[in-house]
Amino acid sequence: MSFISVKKLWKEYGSQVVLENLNLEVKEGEFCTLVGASGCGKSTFLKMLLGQETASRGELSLEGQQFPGEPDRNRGIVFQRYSVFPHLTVRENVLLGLELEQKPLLGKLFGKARRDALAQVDAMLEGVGLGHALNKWPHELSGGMQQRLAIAQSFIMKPRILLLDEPFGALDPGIRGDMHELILKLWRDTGTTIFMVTHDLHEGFYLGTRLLVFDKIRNDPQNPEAYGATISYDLPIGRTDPELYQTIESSVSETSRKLSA
Ligand SMILES: Nc1ncnc2c1ncn2[C@@H]1O[C@H](COP(=O)(O)OP(=O)(O)OP(=O)(O)O)[C@@H](O)[C@H]1O
Repeated sequence: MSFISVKKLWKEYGSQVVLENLNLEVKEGEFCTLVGASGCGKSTFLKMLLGQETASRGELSLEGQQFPGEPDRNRGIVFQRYSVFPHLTVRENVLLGLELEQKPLLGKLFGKARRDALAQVDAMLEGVGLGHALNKWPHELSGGMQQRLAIAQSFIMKPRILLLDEPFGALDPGIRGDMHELILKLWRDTGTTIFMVTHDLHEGFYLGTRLLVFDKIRNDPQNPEAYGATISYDLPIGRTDPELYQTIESSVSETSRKLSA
């Protein structure tokens, strides 16, 4: 049985078809990268995996059961920006998830429980390269450090599924390289199943074990909202050739032009 199974999945907002007929089987521990034109529904798909959006039609199941309809600790998400709480220190940001999990009402741990949680938090922050910044505020961190913090905040909860929505999109190319190594290390160490949206095809090929291209294959110029995007390519990484790469880039650019026209 697949870990995640997507069958004939559709998402519509009113008369706008955003996603049409998605079919996908994902094994636990895969690293799926998602590319596609802006506005073609990649974030919407992540939101459905998170439990923030429901499908209009079709099935989305986790180990054979319907996907939980509410976000839970099994699923974490990191956005391009603003994933961390600005009014909490680095350490408090990562501690909060553990506190809310163990003490949902109070949101505070005391005594040994707090010391144990802090030891986990500090080890996680050390692991993502923020061991020197435990008591800093998010606004005192660079963009790359804020994303390290957001990643630590997600991984401390040991999610089975991690959703990354262009997490490195706002970072300088030099810093992106470091972030790639960090995410690959955490993925290998934990076996988390990752879905990551990126606009950078090279990044998609470099990080993923599988590349999913979201594209609008059907188009009605008179009624652009009539058709949605679907998964036009599902590629195991390592088996692609430059011609295919070029075809994907051209097709995604063509859809981008149509969506922004
Ligand atoms: N809550 C909503 N209500 C109505 N329409 C929505 C809603 N959320 C998304 N949409 C529409 O769905 C379409 C897909 O949006 P989505 O953000 O999923 O695209 P995307 O591929 O992630 O784009 P980008 O790469 O720019 O982030 C857009 O046309 C958007 O306006």
